[in-house]
Amino acid sequence: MVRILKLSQLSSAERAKLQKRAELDIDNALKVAQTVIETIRERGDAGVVDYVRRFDYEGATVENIKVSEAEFERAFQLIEPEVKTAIEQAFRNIQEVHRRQMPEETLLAEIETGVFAGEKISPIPNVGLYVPRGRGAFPSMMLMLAIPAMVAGVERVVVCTPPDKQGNVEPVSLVAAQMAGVREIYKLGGVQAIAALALGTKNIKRVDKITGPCSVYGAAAKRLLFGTVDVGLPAGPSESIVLADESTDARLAALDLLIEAEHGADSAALLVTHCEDLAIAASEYAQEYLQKLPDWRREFCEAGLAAYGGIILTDSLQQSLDFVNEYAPEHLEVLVSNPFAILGKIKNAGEILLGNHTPSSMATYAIGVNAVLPTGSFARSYSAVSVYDFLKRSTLAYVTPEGFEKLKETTKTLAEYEGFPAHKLAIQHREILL
Ligand SMILES: NC(=O)c1ccc[n+]([C@@H]2O[C@H](COP(=O)([O-])OP(=O)(O)OC[C@H]3O[C@@H](n4cnc5c(N)ncnc54)[C@H](O)[C@@H]3O)[C@@H](O)[C@H]2O)c1
Ligand SMILES: N[C@H](CO)Cc1c[nH]c[nH+]1
Ligand SMILES: [Zn+2]
Repeated sequence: MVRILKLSQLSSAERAKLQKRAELDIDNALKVAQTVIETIRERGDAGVVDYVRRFDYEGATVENIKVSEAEFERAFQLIEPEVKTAIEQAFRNIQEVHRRQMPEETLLAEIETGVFAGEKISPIPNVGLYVPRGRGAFPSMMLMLAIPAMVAGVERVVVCTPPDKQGNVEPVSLVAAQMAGVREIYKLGGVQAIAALALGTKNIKRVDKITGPCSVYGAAAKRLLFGTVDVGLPAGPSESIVLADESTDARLAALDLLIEAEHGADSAALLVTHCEDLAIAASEYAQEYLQKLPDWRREFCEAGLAAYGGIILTDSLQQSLDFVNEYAPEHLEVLVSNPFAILGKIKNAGEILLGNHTPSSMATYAIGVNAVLPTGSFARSYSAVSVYDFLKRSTLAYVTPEGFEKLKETTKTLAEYEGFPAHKLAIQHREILL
């Protein structure tokens, strides 16, 4: 049985533990990350290679950690035709969604007569993408990161992704990268990937921003290197809430509870409902569906559901919604009778998936919405990866002689008040010079 927790009977410590999930159990990883970062800072490429050997691939060398042309070509021979077709459809939809997101390059509006203000959008020049590969292959994440970066017009897109024990990068991820136009890929995972991208080495030029989901080791490295590089959104262990009412099919609720649970023992997968019959039935179905999973995935589900997840029984739909908004899940599935009717009440969620035909696995692979999402309650303030992660905005202004007349007194007054005489002088002298 998947555990059922009655929300009103939880102590504040139990509630806080649920809220905290695994994301913040980072202390040990911080110690490891500190050592790896310092070594890479001092020893550059040699330090990077040492850690690849230690954590991922014993045969790593300075020469073979970059994916070669031959490896790119071989990936196309290895991919199964139906996987290639699936990747192509995913690619099309992700590209379409992100193309529609692209803002106009310049925005300039007349604020008052002769005073034009707005912004100019430009891509970030150098971006590093982290595509994980510890507990699964993630070509979908390659697409979700590389496509918006390319649509945004980033000049240099670099990818780091861990090699397997034989030193190979997962081939479908390589095909996905090529489709998106990414050619600079390093076989690096965890801390060594983030440190190499943030600090730069002789062979790996540093980037301006790193983004992509990762395990606790990558997250620890990002935390330590914040300030050296832009580390993007916090995208850690997967988490989800399935929101259900008395109309929900308990089998769908149980199936969807297991989607994000199978990522790892650190996943936080919750079913939230005020309907006790549904909670009991879903718990029984979940037990049945768990038996269909391979041992290692079932064990991940069982561990995560016992530590960070399970079924939360509330007193009402409103209490369920309050819990959702407080928790701010990465993925939210709304399986209630009229999902559109409560959409306005959902305040905090990385992704909101409405109705029975929109499971989070479909959003991860095929719909086109971005599946790199904020975790650890950061959906309160961060958003899914989008073209905006790869763009920045410069404010833009143009003032005509008429506009200058309208603003000069205000500017001089405020410069005087703040005690900045050179600011004022630039206005006063223009009155004479122009
Ligand atoms: N939020 C999102 O959008 C999103 C999307 C996809 C995946 N995820 C999550 O991202 C995470 C991916 O993690 P993962 O493990 O699959 O892949 P990963 O690539 O982040 O981790 C593997 C790397 O961790 C390093 N590592 C492993 N053990 C280590 C140790 N003892 N010391 C130091 N380094 C070590 C290795 O270098 C290895 O390359 C999962 O938690 C998954 O749920 C989140
Ligand atoms: N659900 C993950 C984000 O939490 C993304 C993913 C990729 N592949 C499988 N799942
Ligand atoms: Zn997933």
